[in-house]
Amino acid sequence: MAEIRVLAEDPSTARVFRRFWPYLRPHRAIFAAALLANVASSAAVVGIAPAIGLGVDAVTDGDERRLWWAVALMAGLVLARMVLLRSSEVLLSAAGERTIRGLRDLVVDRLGRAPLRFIEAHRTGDLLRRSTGEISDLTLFLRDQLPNLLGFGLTVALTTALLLVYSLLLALLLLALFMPVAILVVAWFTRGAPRAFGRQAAADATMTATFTETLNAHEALVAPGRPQEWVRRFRVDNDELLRAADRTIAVQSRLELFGMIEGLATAALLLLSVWLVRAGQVSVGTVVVFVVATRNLFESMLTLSGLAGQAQLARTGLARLTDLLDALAPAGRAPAEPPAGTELLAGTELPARGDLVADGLSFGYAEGADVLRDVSVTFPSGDRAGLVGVTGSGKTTLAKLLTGLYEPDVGTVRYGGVDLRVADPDQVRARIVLIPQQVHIITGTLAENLALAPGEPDRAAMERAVELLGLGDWTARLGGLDADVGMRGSRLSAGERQIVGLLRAGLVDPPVLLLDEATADLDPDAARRLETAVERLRPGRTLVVIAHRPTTIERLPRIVRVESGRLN
Ligand SMILES: Nc1ncnc2c1ncn2[C@@H]1O[C@H](COP(=O)(O)OP(=O)(O)OP(=O)(O)O)[C@@H](O)[C@H]1O
Repeated sequence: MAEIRVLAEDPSTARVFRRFWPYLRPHRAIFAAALLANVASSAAVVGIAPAIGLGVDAVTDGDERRLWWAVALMAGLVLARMVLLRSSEVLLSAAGERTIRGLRDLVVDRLGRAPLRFIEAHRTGDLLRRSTGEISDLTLFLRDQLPNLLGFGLTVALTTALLLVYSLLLALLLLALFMPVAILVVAWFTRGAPRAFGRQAAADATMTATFTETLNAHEALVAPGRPQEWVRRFRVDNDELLRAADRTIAVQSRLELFGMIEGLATAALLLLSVWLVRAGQVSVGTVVVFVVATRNLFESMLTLSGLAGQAQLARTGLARLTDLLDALAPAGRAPAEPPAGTELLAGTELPARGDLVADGLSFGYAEGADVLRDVSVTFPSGDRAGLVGVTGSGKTTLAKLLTGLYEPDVGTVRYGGVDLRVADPDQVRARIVLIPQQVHIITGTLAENLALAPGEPDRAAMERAVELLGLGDWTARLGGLDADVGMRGSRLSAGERQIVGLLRAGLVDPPVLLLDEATADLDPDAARRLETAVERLRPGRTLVVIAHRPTTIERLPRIVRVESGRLN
């Protein structure tokens, strides 16, 4: 378990925007321009109330010229607000879309390079939710909600400043009476929000994960006539999601208290204003400005409170996405404690040929439960050996360690004297190739499947590999390189899948080949083809076969036996 960091189901949202800033930094100029347009647009909105006040005072004073000025000012402010707000929205959308595109590329790139143990240790649906769903939520937030959040936030700040300038007495009354209540409401929301939204996001991911897994197990569930099991499994997670969503709604509704505060504030303000106008302390225009601005203030706060829920949702998603990106950041993947005496420079060149040596390997999938213990074995260059042992003894695990797919918890795997953990990963994949029991096949043609081999092989290289392995008649029968292999390779048998694996290995031309023989009973035809292909691929290479079939074991000159995680 040394090599990976397991993702938190509900990671902390503390300082998440700051942690996320490096991913936004490349587009900071557009974000800054959008922010400026937003500030100017909010200032224009806030300026409308004084313009109305100016007009009202002009009417009460009978000053027609001032009235026209006030009307022109109002029209100008409304127009400016429209243009500036639209510019801010367009700029934020542009910056947001660019950020998101970069993020999608980054997530796929990091997942593509992630250690195999990392992928195995997480549910596919959870990774799927983080790398697609959370990013889509973030897109929505950046494009639609962030402009409003900024706009209304600034409107609240500028309106408060305006009220203070117009009448200190009225403004202080408003602040003293209602600010503490408003702060209490926000604090109440903030206390419950991270947990409620975090729980909802985790429940959403669990539901996606269960759905994905159940979909993959469709055959196993439907074959014995138990499709209702699918519904049962899904319903448990769906119910939890409903409970989590109910809780989120309850927390969000705390913010609706702002509506009530607004009513009380306006009533109190009007009462005091009448008294102040009578006492000659303020003009009618000032009162109008106050009423309009207060309404503006509370409406903005109400909208802000709705947006705060969305922002919390985005924050939770962002925390889960940042957790994924951080866990897969290149620096976090350095070997925990490089063994003494090894070349420590990452990306060390591997020699073209060399012995493959496992030295004192121990490895476990879970803490304290080693699957392999103190395993040492050498496969000299050009060796031909079989790994045998009962099912579950650790053969496949050893093969994955020997190919660098897993990092050992203790001990080293060296090729040509270089520790695989510090070797250039591309070179490791080019030197040592494992053909697994279940070769992964993608939906598409045979050629598209072969193109997955490292090194971007072209058509001519594929035809050469088919020729080299003596598989011309097999590909011809299938329908050539452009033959459709069906949904996730449904047209291919277990043996034929391994033939595709061998063709991929032929394209890489590695000096070391490990073959995890398919345990499924192969039809004699597929078995013969596989054996011929392996023999043709073998000359000059080290070949290690995890052998299950007696005929294979008989033909191998050397046998290494794995028993309960040890060699003997
Ligand atoms: N990804 C995994 N996560 C957790 N445990 C695993 C994982 N893969 C294998 N194991 C466990 O490790 C042990 C060794 O498994 P491994 O697949 O290496 O055995 P094997 O000898 O290759 O078996 P087989 O001949 O059936 O392929 C088993 O107990 C298995 O349950």
